[in-house]
Amino acid sequence: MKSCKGIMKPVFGVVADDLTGGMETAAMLIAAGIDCAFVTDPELVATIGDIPAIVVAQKTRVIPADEAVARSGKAARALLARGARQIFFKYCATFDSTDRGNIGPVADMLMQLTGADHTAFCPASPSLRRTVYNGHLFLGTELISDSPKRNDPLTPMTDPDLVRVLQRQTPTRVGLLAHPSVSAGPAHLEQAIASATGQGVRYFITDAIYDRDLDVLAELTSDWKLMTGNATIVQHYPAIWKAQGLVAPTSNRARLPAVDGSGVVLAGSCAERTLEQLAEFERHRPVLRMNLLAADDVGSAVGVALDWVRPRLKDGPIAISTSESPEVVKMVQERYGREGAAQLAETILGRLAVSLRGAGVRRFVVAGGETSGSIVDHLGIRSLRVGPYGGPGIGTATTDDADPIALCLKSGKLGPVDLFMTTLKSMLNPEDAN
Ligand SMILES: Nc1ncnc2c1ncn2[C@@H]1O[C@H](COP(=O)(O)OP(=O)(O)O)[C@@H](O)[C@H]1O
Ligand SMILES: O=C(O)[C@@H](O)C(=O)COP(=O)(O)O
Repeated sequence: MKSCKGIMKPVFGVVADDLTGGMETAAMLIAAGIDCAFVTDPELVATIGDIPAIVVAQKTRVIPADEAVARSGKAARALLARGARQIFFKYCATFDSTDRGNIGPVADMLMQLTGADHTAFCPASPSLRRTVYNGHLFLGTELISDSPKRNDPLTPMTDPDLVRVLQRQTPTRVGLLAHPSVSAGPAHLEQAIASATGQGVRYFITDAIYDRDLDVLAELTSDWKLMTGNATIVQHYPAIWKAQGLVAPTSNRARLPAVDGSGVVLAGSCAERTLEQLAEFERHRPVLRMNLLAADDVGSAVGVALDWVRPRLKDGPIAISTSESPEVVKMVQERYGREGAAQLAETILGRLAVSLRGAGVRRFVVAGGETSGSIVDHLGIRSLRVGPYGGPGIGTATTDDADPIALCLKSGKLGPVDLFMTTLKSMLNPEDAN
């Protein structure tokens, strides 16, 4: 790899719109033998040593679009200043966004910043059965608009046509790279893109049903100035970089230190999978289910929760959750507003995390992307050492200090049902898990 004044240029600079997905991306790269730094503060990018990949993950998915543009722009500028050869804008496999953004507005800004002529949008994750066909996003056999994602507390996905969804977020013309073109390979796709860009299209939703489709799309886009999508396509780049001699052919898999101390689960995700994981955890250890309808004062809600936690923590891990069914979430949102409810839950869990750390908790599993953003912010963490990806939802990290804490930031929708207990255990001895 080329050096600039002794500093190695990163091959890959990731701007992630939440922390769970950003950590998943870093963990996937690390598992593929690519050293990858993970920060939540763009200002730290300039201080990172020689490394082929850097992820800047911020809580920008549902904040006002102009703020998301400003914060993502700061991250991208920092990565470009380090000489990043490609900026990858990472968002969710379920294209979590609203008509106000933030995928479109952030992409518009990144196009300008990188000088890209066009880019593609590849949310598909075939192994998790998140596929795109004729521009329509499916979860398993269901269109996303028929799936539980229609009830997401913050980004309900009620339109499955991603060309339409993205077009509502941007003045840039959106087109489709349909499956027959993807199947035909990179050369055919280049022709399709040339013809569409001639007609003014600059954004391409990409169909992808199989992993081999992602191989084709990775080959097509590996040298683009700007690419966007879910973490899954990122897994297809390292082999290309290695073949091109951009990164060393082998690298050590990062090992995380063992972390002792009490363990807790903090869950703010209301996804079905998180509710199942809480139910499974509760078969072994207690779960405090907080009722937000009775908790409009953050301070006293945190106090009540801490009184509940203290006598139980010495006996093993516990979980605290604000997670509810779609029916209850609707009632909570009617009372506080959509954003007010999110703010309330996130502040309670964030402040609890700080008090729990003070009470000796060192192992945290956090369920939910927005929730993770809030907790990491409250804990004042700006960078993490990420371990290798262990499968969907199974990414862990530690702080890099004398008294480290271990964190698993789990996407609401992902992970095996027993993830909470097994991950907390694995933090005690990460060598066994890796
Ligand atoms: N009981 C509740 N009622 C309404 N909103 C809630 C409730 N509990 C949590 N939330 C909010 O729902 C959102 C869930 O999003 P997130 O944490 O990203 O989870 P996921 O990964 O499942 O999308 C958060 O903003 C959280 O604060
Ligand atoms: O694509 C995914 O599911 C993840 O990478 C992701 O972005 C998770 O977002 P949340 O489900 O909101 O945690």
